[in-house]
Amino acid sequence: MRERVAVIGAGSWGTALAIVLAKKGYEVTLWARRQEVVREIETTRINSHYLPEIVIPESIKITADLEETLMQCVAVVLSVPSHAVRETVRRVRPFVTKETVLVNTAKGLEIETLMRLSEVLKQELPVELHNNIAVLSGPSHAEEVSRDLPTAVVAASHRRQVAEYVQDLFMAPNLRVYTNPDVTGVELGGALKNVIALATGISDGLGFGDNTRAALMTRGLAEIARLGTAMGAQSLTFAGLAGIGDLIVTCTSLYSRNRRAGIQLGQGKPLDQVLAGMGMVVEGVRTTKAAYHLAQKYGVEMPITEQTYQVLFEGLNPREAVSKLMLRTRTHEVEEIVVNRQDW
Ligand SMILES: NC(=O)C1=CN([C@@H]2O[C@H](COP(=O)(O)OP(=O)(O)OC[C@H]3O[C@@H](n4cnc5c(N)ncnc54)[C@H](OP(=O)(O)O)[C@@H]3O)[C@@H](O)[C@H]2O)C=CC1
Ligand SMILES: O=C(CO)COP(=O)(O)O
Repeated sequence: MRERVAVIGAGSWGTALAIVLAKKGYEVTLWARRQEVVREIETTRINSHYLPEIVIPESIKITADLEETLMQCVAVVLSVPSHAVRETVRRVRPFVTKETVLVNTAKGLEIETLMRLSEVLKQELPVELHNNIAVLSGPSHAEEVSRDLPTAVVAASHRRQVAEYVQDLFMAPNLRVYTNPDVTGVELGGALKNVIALATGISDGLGFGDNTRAALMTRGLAEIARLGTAMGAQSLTFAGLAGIGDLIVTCTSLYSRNRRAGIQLGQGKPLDQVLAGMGMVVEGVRTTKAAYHLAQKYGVEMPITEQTYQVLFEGLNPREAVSKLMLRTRTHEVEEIVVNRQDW
């Protein structure tokens, strides 16, 4: 008998991951919250709003009934936006067993609590399920994964067995999955890169160049790692797929919702209009707020995040924000190198 996997969230990412799993032979049920999405996919096999170019295999069952989706499944893949993770886990909880593996694929932070999403899962799930929680992250646009273009991602869990289970679950000829025990680093890399994608988008929208984008990405990674290590992550994780890998794809791809939103902001469009026109989740906006407060909580300097926050929520002119970054007090590139060189 084929193993059943539930994918919760029929947006771009949930749909793409359901396709990956169905092609691997799992019995996949995809949960959509709206009946009209169910009807469309059932009749046309297309998810026209979120992934219009892709034909969804007949073998994927689509439903808006959560109990039916979760019945006897070995794994639950959560692909709803970060702000919906807590309420979704609450709804999922009654239908999972203590053997079920739960994989969060959303990239963000809970804005009200500043929690990482695996922490939200832990808070909402009984303790016997805590070791079954995993995170999937890395540079992986749904539009490319669903077209079977070679992609590498990372599965993180505190328990090696669970990380390897998730590795095997998703590993496919064109989807290579690595494991990492550093859940904190993998989650923070995936969440915080969206802030930098907004910043680089803004820079592109202002008409600045490749030099500016490269500077923002590099210094952006430095501040991600600074906050990440203060929060207990391993710095090397930020040199991996969930760090620099995802940062590269998000800050350079036109598939990136965060980058596209940033471009429009840089061109002078107000945030509410940008978000209304996007029609898909732009995680970086909420994450900027959370990261701004986390930087204060941990006493960490995050100048790009701070300026992005000012542009998004305090009405700062984007050009002025860039100027403020350029005119900051001079500093060393890597403080740790200088500290260890008393002769210098
Ligand atoms: N797209 C991508 O390439 C990737 C996305 N991710 C991450 O995956 C997560 C989902 O992103 P993505 O699929 O792109 O988002 P989309 O905007 O494409 O889709 C969002 C989906 O979530 C549903 N949804 C929205 N609000 C709620 C809610 N309150 N409760 C339940 N369902 C809800 C939407 O349903 P409805 O249509 O009814 O509004 C829709 O099905 C994000 O955190 C994103 O960062 C990670 C890797 C790649
Ligand atoms: O995280 C993602 C791809 O790895 C998707 O987010 P963006 O669409 O902003 O790039």
